Amino acid sequence: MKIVIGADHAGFDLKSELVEYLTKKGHEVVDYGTDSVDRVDYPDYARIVSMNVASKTVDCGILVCGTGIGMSIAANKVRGIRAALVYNELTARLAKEHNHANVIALGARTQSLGEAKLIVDTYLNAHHESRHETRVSKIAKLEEENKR
Ligand SMILES: O=C(CO)[C@H](O)[C@H](O)[C@H](O)COP(=O)(O)O
Repeated sequence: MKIVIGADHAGFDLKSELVEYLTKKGHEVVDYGTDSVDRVDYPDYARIVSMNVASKTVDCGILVCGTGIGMSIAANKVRGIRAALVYNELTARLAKEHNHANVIALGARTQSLGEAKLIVDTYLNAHHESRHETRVSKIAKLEEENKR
């Protein structure tokens, strides 16, 4: 799969581990930074990753910050993005099956590396369930209604 990934300073270490892990598994991973633990602002990374996912040139996006909360809030401001804060195997699987999430957000201060790997694998291996199509379409409709 082609995956775009980004993190702030709090997520830098976990993001670097995930890039290595996913690359070794044969995925094409495009890393949009950050590239150190120097303080940065998570919306900048949510923006670039989400813009790529919204352009439909990649399969999905992964965002990492301290909790995953800020990244998920920011990513969901980009049209076409369904970002899910996932924190275990169940939420990772259901984010794909039920919500058709195209971005997942992880918390580096709330998950271990082992948990994060399991979460990412679960999300990548899951599939959209078509019975949720109507609900997901209604999310897109909400975006249209709120266009400025
Ligand atoms: O978790 C986060 C947002 O939801 C981000 O990592 C924040 O930027 C984090 O809270 C940063 O905290 P810090 O004390 O500035 O490192």
